[in-house]
Amino acid sequence: MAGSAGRVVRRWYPNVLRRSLQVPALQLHVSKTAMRASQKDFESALSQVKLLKDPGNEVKLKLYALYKQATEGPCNTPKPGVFDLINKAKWDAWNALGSLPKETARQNYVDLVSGLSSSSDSSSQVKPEADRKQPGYETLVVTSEDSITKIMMNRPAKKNAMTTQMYNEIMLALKAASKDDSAITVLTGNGDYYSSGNDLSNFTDIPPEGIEEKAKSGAILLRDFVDCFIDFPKPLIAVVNGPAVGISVTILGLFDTVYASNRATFHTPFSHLGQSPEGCSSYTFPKIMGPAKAAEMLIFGKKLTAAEACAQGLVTEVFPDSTFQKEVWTRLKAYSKLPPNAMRISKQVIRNREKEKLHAINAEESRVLQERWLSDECTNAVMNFLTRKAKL
Ligand SMILES: CCCCCC/C=C/C(=O)SCCNC(=O)CCNC(=O)[C@H](O)C(C)(C)COP(=O)(O)OP(=O)(O)OC[C@H]1O[C@@H](n2cnc3c(N)ncnc32)[C@H](O)[C@@H]1OP(=O)(O)O
Repeated sequence: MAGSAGRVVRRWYPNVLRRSLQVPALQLHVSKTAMRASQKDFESALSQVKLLKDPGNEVKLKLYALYKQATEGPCNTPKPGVFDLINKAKWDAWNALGSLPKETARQNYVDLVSGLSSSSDSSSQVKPEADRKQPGYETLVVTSEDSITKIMMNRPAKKNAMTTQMYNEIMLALKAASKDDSAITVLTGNGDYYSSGNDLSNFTDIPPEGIEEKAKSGAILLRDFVDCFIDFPKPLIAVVNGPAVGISVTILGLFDTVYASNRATFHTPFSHLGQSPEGCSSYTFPKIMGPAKAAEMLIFGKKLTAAEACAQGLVTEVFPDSTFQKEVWTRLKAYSKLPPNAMRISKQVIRNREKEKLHAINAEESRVLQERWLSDECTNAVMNFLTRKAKL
């Protein structure tokens, strides 16, 4: 996520606008007429402008007009037609400069860019990730940039196992992301795992009221957690950077897009753990991959490779691990420039008719699991893991 001039420019000028405005700062050569008195300042302003945050269309038009005047002189091209809105706005801005001398236009361009630079707090530097990190999370790193809110599970030493605190923080982060100005939201993991699923030590923290109470509060937490995914209003993307286990796999059926590294695997060993499916997977998995393939995963705990998960429709696309981050984030940055309201509404159209059903399924899965957690099968499996007698 380190900054580069090219990336900032992409933020500055959405592609469509950039193409149609032919923004001066992006033109690859500087006309010879501009290369006299203030050539150095002008060239440096042309470079500097690429590093600024988007100053808005009005300022971009001013910059365009001054650039044209500085490099070509007064506007003498035919006026574009009334329906050619963007070219007409550009023409009007340039034409409004009348017979302003080239040198003055060049100087005005330099002054305008210098004013923009000093008023922009991030000026030419993209803040390092540590500075952009949203405060208040202990198990996550949450950042917002390029209209993307990234929620990264951050317990790499524990394979991003999900503690009660992490469930609560993910819910908070999703609620905040649903209201922030980002266009899309991403869930990913830090380190070599995406997530090893529920932290099995969640089961050891028994309250004075007893194990039944623990199972009851666990079921409420599970239900609330999955509800947040069902109701999330913006495009939600999983960037599966490594192996995924348990609940981190089942909720993928509630995401809009799932990108996976070819190192990722997908494993739901519920029977091994004396447990049963959650995350609405009892409904979404048979729907996505057909009942037979879903049964192999959810009943028999078959682990899928990323390629298999993609072939079965759970994963959208698989990337080589060596280029995974680069390819995925380039793609996501492009998607995040699409009109956010249109994306939200499209998601609603696709998902809304299923919402009621998904909530009912979530409630039922949570109720069944509450009972499972009290079973000997589950207790023994968890104890075996925690006493290091068993791994997946
Ligand atoms: C509100 C409650 C909702 C519950 C919903 C129901 C959810 C269900 C599920 O998610 S079921 C799936 C549960 N997950 C597992 O069973 C995975 C258990 N972990 C493993 O089998 C292995 O750790 C592994 C295969 C993921 C990785 O193996 P390996 O590469 O050999 O690493 P380590 O085992 O040494 O792990 C490193 C470190 O992390 C700890 N850890 C890993 N996963 C979990 C986990 N799920 N829960 C607790 N702790 C975990 C592991 O113990 C090691 O810790 P240590 O270094 O020993 O302190």
